[in-house]
Amino acid sequence: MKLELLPSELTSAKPVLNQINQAGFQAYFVGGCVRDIILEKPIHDVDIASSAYPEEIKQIFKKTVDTGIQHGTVMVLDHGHGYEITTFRTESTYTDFRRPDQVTFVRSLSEDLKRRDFTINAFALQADGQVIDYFDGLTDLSKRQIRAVGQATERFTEDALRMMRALRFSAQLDFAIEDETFQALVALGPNLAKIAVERIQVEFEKMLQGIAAGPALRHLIRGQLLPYLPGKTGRVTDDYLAKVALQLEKQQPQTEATVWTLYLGQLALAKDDLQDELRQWKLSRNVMQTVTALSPLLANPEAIDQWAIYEHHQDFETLMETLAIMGTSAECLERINRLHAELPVYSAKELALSGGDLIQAGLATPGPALGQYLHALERAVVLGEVANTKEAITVFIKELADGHS
Ligand SMILES: Nc1ccn([C@@H]2O[C@H](COP(=O)(O)OP(=O)(O)OP(=O)(O)O)[C@@H](O)[C@H]2O)c(=O)n1
Repeated sequence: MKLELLPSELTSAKPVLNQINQAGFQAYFVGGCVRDIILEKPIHDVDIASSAYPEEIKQIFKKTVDTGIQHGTVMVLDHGHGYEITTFRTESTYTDFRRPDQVTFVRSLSEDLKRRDFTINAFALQADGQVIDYFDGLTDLSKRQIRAVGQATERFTEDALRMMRALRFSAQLDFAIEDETFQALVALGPNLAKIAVERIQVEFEKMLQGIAAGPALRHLIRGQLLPYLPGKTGRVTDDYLAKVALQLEKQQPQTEATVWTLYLGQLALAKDDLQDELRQWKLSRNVMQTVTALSPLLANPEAIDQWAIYEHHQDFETLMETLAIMGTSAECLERINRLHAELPVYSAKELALSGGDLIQAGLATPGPALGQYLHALERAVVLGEVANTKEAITVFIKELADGHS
């Protein structure tokens, strides 16, 4: 296969590949970018692989940065762009977050490609657009299937995360997982327990955002992988996963906050247990806060009132997206949307009188009582019981103070 038109990210890198060729070495575009170009999808990053060793790359180009030289990667700076060139290397084992532990540099392209995870990730693309496909990746693309390069058990033993990657790619591309690859995944599933949580989290999140997240979750159930994922055993069950799979079949979450709110927020866990589950997945503080805040609302969307909407105003989009994916009725969503649009204020800052104003007007004195007054006022304004005007607020606070005296 020869690609006539390369996207601009690749065309701009062509002089770099040509320069490496002129110095007597090979250089190709490799990895996910080639797969995505063939599939006519947007590309994320451009990976270049070469038969030149890092020191040789540094001799060819004037400006380079050692971005990952021990793994064979050097960044070449050319016309204001940085291009990462990685020397062809053979098999490696991964135990840390992203980088393989040991690499051996080689001069042969096929050696480099055969250590890659899936046939659709093992293409090489020449600067002239010629696709090199040693492992029938093009056939697998047309069959819409994920198939390991060579022996699936070997590829998954080298890096167990590849099992999650298989599910992730199947979800993103809406591809099946070829039988032998799936059997290896079932057999080696327990190895997932040894993988760093952060790496699993990234793949799992991408998987749940994929167009075929539902079928991918079902592969996960069928492959009996749940016990090896982060989280306490028993909180998420296969039945729960099946419910989420059905929900994801209708709509995909757009943000990471929605992914996790949907996945963990519906468990109806007590706050401490939910915190524990979120911590086990090593989620960011922001995501943890959002899931914790929204989780109690998901159990009964009909009961969501102005105050809840006001309190969770920052997470409103996540709330609406999650409720929609959960299949909440259109009427209920409309009602919540309307209440949100009609909120008299969206933060305490918008109240017509501030705490300072109340003190100045002699309506309150600094101290704990002021905090209580302000909270009561905020709630009364949000619920529409008191108009957000200086006059109405003055009356309300006077009444409160009288009641307390
Ligand atoms: N565990 C891994 C990770 C990566 N790779 C190889 O390294 C390439 C680049 O990896 P990465 O950037 O993680 O993924 P992409 O395939 O590029 O996919 P995406 O950019 O969508 O994450 C992959 O295509 C694959 O050839 C691999 O064989 N095994």
